[in-house]
Amino acid sequence: MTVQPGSSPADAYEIRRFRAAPATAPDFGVTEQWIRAVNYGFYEKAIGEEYLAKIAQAYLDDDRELTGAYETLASGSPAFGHERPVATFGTLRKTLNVGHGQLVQAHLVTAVTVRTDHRRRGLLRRLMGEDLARAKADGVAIAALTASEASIYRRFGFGVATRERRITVTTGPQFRLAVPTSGRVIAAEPSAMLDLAPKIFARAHRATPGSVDRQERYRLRAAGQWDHETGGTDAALRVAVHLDDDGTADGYAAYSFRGWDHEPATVSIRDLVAATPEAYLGLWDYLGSLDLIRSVEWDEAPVEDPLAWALVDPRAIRLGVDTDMLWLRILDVEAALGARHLAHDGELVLRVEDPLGFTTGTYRLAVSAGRSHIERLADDDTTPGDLALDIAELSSVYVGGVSPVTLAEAGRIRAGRSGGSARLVTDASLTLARMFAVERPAHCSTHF
Ligand SMILES: CC(=O)SCCNC(=O)CCNC(=O)[C@H](O)C(C)(C)COP(=O)(O)OP(=O)(O)OC[C@H]1O[C@@H](n2cnc3c(N)ncnc32)[C@H](O)[C@@H]1OP(=O)(O)O
Repeated sequence: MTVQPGSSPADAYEIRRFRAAPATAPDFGVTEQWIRAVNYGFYEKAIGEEYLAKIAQAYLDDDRELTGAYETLASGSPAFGHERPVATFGTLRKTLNVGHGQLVQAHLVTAVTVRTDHRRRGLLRRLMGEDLARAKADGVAIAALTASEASIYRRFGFGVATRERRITVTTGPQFRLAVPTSGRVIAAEPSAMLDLAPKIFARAHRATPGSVDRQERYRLRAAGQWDHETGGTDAALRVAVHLDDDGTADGYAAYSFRGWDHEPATVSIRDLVAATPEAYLGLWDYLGSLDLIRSVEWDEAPVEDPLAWALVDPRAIRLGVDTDMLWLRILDVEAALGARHLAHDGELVLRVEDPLGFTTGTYRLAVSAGRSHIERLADDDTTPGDLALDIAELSSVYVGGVSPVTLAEAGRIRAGRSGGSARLVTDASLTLARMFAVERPAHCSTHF
């Protein structure tokens, strides 16, 4: 049978789900072909045996589930053979900080590719629909991803929950903090990060709403043992560690020099993790005073950046593009909202629409004396709604990364009953914003 472009007969693809095998296992070929398909899908260079083995081991450490769509024998003789999936879809479970120090298990979706000669036949839709249904059946209340393009995932109920920003900081004489820093910063051997990076990150994770726990790859990268191109040693990496007044490591910056051909002399931050505001400013004070360096660039700065307010000359920091970072997708409204602290007393009735049907319904949120009760109303319940919104919007506001008032002004949050005035929508959105307020600006520094 031949598969026509634009069509996807049910028997054209077989969906297989499995865990990675280590490179020493007899069935490693299945894992290898899956990894090669991901690399192909993201236009990466073909990689060697050692790098493959390392990726497989990291997948094992993270307990990733690998899903592949394989052409069935009925579809003739495919390019790269029947063992190479034409679509890949990876998942792993990590905690998400939902505010006020609460960590909730999230279902992370990653490595989504559909090979060009099989695109737009509904493979992504099928894999996503089946996968989210399985995660919900497992009792996971929220899914998450970071997106290659912002136009793909809203149709599956995902909304942007945090953003990040590219910054360039002029160093040298123009760089000066208006406030004294505490503790001290030391240069460290990158290998020290094997032990330190997860410990420091764990503290930062607990302190930051919107943070997602990290994959093994981050630890190896901070330790200079995972060069993106080769998977081998990252010879350019430098590491600085912030120690608090008691000498405990509470922040690190991993960075590299762009080379003498680059004007002005520039250092790029690969990763910067601070468990405290003091560590954050201390690390910046260090980076801002590197001899011979005139500029520090960072692609993953928080949008609400204390550095911008701590500088004597605020124009020493140039704010570049600000892009969507973490996308969230609530799978179970009662469980997701029940898992987080709602910070403001009040009562609201929300009408939620869900393009995949998982959460469509009407919910009452009641918060009294700091205790919250979330209840899904019966389908024939006629309680008037305060707000109507899609699950993507409820997911966007979930960790406090955007105000519901802003989404109401964007027309994404609407009146929950016919004839509801704009004033009522603003008031109810403000109540929702207060309920969902978090203790610090939401930020996610984990790409997956
Ligand atoms: C979480 C991550 O891993 S992000 C990485 C995503 N992967 C990439 O960017 C790699 C390159 N791109 C691809 O591999 C593929 O084009 C994919 C995975 C984005 C899409 O796969 P496909 O199988 O072609 O998608 P599918 O046919 O199921 O389309 C589902 C819907 O998404 C839409 N869609 C698919 N890709 C895109 C896109 N890039 N931009 C906008 N809409 C898109 C389709 O039009 C379709 O819409 P509809 O059903 O609402 O009418």
